[in-house]
Amino acid sequence: MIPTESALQQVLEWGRSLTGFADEHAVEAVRGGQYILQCIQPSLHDISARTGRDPQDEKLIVAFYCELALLFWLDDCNDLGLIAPEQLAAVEQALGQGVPCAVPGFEGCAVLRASLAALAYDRRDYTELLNDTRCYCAALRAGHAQAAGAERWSYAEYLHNSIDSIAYANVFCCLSLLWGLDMATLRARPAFRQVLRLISTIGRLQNDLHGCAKDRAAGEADNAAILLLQRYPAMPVEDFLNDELVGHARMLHRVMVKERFPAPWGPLIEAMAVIRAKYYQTSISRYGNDAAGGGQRAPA
Ligand SMILES: C=C1CC[C@@H]2C(C)(C)CCC[C@@]2(C)[C@@H]1CC/C(C)=C/COP(=O)(O)OP(=O)(O)O
Repeated sequence: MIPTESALQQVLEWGRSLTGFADEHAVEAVRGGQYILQCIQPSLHDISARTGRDPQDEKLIVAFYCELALLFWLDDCNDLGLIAPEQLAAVEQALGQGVPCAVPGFEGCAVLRASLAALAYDRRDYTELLNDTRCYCAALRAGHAQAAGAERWSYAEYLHNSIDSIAYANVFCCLSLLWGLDMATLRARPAFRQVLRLISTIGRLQNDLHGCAKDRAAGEADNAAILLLQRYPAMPVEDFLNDELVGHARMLHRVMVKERFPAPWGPLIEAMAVIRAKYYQTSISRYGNDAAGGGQRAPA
């Protein structure tokens, strides 16, 4: 793997044109991205004979980290209002359509889309990535709007939206685009789409359980635990959500055993399923190191 410091510098350099882009976005992207790549390193090596894609290729690795940093930045653009609404609309348009950004600045958007288009092992993954980006942006907006508005979603409505706002499909699709994981073909299989839904739900529940104390302190209502508590104040939400996690993990396990997806999908899904234990515990700047509400992010 390329040295962390060098990768980080390249992501920071790439993000410079994006208003509100913070060191933290790059740091967390490199941390999370490195963890995922490490988990699938042996499988990537195995399939490299077929794909010709080197798991250690610096250009590919940095492009992956940039896309993850972009996801973090977009989330904060919504949550923290880092940029003006008309800028955000133009940014979403650029990222979801793969066109230059209609407002000045934000060159990093078109730069990253052009580089991913050029690097795509399978062009279909690039098309899908644009689509996943549109879904992610729409879900961020919808989540934010309902948390701020009068209408409260049911738990099911919340989960339905969160499957997109957790952006796991984007992460997988970007990996597939860069290292030839054939996700475009797999997406045609109902069982694969079910896996995507299950792992995304697991990721969302993990994220919400982990961020619950922080979100509560910040008055952030876009969190499953908080939403449930608002609707049912006496509910043991943590126990409930942990049970939900276990159930979803069992369902996921059953499909994975039955379907035997090609490498590196087994280890990749497994890596994302345990990200709570690994990534969240080390992600100090974004989530703080004590769940009791310390380590708040600096205001924008
Ligand atoms: C979109 C995300 C960026 C990449 C990141 C990696 C590094 C792969 C680790 C797992 C999570 C994720 C896929 C991440 C997912 C969701 C996301 C936008 C998290 C932002 O943090 P947070 O403020 O806790 O989320 P939210 O605004 O409460 O949904």
